[in-house]
Amino acid sequence: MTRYGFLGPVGTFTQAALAGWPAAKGREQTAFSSVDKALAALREGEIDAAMVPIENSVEGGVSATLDALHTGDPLTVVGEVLVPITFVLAVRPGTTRDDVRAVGTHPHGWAQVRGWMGSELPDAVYVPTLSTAAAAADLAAGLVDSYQAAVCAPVAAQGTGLQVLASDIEDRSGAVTRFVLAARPGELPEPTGADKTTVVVYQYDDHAGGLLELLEQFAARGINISRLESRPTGDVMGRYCFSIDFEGHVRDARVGEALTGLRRVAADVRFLGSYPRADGQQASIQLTATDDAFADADRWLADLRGERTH
Ligand SMILES: O=C(O)C(=O)C[C@]1(C(=O)O)C=C[C@@H](O)C=C1
Repeated sequence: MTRYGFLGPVGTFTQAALAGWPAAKGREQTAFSSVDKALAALREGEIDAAMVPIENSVEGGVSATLDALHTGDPLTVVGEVLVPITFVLAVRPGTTRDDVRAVGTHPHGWAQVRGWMGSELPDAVYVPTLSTAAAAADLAAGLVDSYQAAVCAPVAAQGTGLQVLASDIEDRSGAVTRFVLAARPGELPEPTGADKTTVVVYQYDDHAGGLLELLEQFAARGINISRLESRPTGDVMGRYCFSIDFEGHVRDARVGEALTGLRRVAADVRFLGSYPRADGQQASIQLTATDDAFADADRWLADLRGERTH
């Protein structure tokens, strides 16, 4: 039986993401206080899958997740979920706006309401918390005196009995966070025609055109990249690896060729999985990049080499 973990507590956007994963319904679901703890529990076998935030449409990549996924024992991504994001400003009953001198929330939450805060509560200082729901739960339980209001999901305010002072306080309406379900390496999800693959690529050295060499591997095979981020390797100043999401499944011919190309030009390639896209959007594949086109070219080469038997 699959045991699931998520960045908790109850009321996080991550829990909403897990609720959007049908196979997790009715299964054991454990809340962890950080992405690192959830992924450590997964690596140690205490849980079988962990839902973690990876990318927000306004604030970009969640570095804690990106780094925790590609360092340590290998993990693979087996699926993704998109969650619409909206925030409320929640307080203990009786607290007024004038009482709010500090606001607690997750760094990605703060980044999405900074503009609203600047105009509506310009003197309030920001207190980082482990998640938006943790900010709400600790405030409701009277565990904190460092902030008087939490920025969280409406459901987190309701669930903890906090009062909502303002709703829809996000600076950009329509924001979405993308979550991934990570598991220990095992069977790959089957290709669906609407898939994504995630890799982390380490270069041999820093040289002119180095990034272009990596990108060429995708361009030459007609592969669309949907996210590219450089992350410091942590070894020395200026040394980066690249975290890349692209369209297609490792079993697609064009993806296989791009991965072998990357493996040749890079010092290391960490494969983090091929999985169905949450939006179900089919990859647009040029006629020159279909599985048939690659098979045809392979047959042609085999003929030239006199290797073809049938
Ligand atoms: O704190 C939460 O509720 C989370 O699920 C984390 C998280 C994130 O890491 O981006 C998820 C969605 C929102 O963008 C803000 C915070």
